[in-house]
Amino acid sequence: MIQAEGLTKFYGSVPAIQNVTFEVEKGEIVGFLGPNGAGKTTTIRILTCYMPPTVGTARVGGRDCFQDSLEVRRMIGYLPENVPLYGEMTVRGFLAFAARARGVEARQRSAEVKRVMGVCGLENVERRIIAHLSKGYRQRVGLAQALLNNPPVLILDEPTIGLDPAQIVDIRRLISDLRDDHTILLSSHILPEVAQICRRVMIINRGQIVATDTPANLTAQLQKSAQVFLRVARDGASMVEVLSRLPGVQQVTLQPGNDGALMIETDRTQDMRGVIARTVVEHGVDLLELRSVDLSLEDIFMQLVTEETAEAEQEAVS
Ligand SMILES: Nc1ncnc2c1ncn2[C@@H]1O[C@H](COP(=O)(O)OP(=O)(O)OP(=O)(O)O)[C@@H](O)[C@H]1O
Repeated sequence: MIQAEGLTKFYGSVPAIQNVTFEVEKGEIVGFLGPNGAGKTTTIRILTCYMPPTVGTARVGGRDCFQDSLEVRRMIGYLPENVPLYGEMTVRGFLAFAARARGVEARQRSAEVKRVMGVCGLENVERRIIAHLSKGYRQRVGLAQALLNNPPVLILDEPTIGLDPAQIVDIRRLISDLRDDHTILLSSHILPEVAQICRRVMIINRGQIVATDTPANLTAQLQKSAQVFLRVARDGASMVEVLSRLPGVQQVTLQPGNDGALMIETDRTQDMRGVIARTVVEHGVDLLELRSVDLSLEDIFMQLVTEETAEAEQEAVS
């Protein structure tokens, strides 16, 4: 449904994105994740026909975003990072205006506005002036305007930015409810958000896609080592050397706090908890706690982003 092929965009001589290639299948909800400045908005602006790429092609529903931009715009509901709302208008007035701009036929306009207000829970505020609404409700209005004309594709750029925790839960729930009927690309720099809502995640860093997979597969594939947390009855320092000598152990670090806590990095292919437990006990030390530590998607993301940055810096030096 969405195809990006070799997208590159230069702002002057600076490449904002380079060779960005991905596909989003019909009915998929895909997270587009990356730190600030990674190139998410640039990619989205190309997909939403706001500007052409310097190189590459973008298609939505088989149509070229640059050459068939009118048709593409009709297929996309877009929630930009900063929703341009007319603050002095009422919710209903603004949505009626937006419906007209989106080409909803005059006789269907009222029903369509009612429909999107229903989906986004705006019926109680339909006569309120937009400027008087909370940020959460303004975001709902933004989402409602993206849903006008029931476009098959939704592109949502940082939909929860600037909202309070209750509003965030609200908007996430709304987006989750929409996924049955739409193909959704959700850009965010917040990992738990993407992991919660999306079945597939694309990670972009420094203008390039560095990984694409389900949150679970990304965690499994990219985890280079397994980690075991250990707490012993002594200060723990005595065990660092002993455990470091075990075959399969890559690194042992004493945790801050002087409470006998150690983190052990081991070969990913082996479960070393048994041998670690035996070793500790055989050395006459009481074992208080032992457990595997799963890397979160957040750790994976940090690992990817940091590795990429370090590699780029290395290249720049050599
Ligand atoms: N109009 C512009 N002119 C020059 N450089 C730009 C312009 N817009 C973006 N950039 C640069 O392009 C790179 C990618 O920016 P982009 O806004 O696409 O990232 P992003 O992932 O959306 O980040 P954020 O989450 O902060 O919005 C950044 O280095 C940014 O400074």
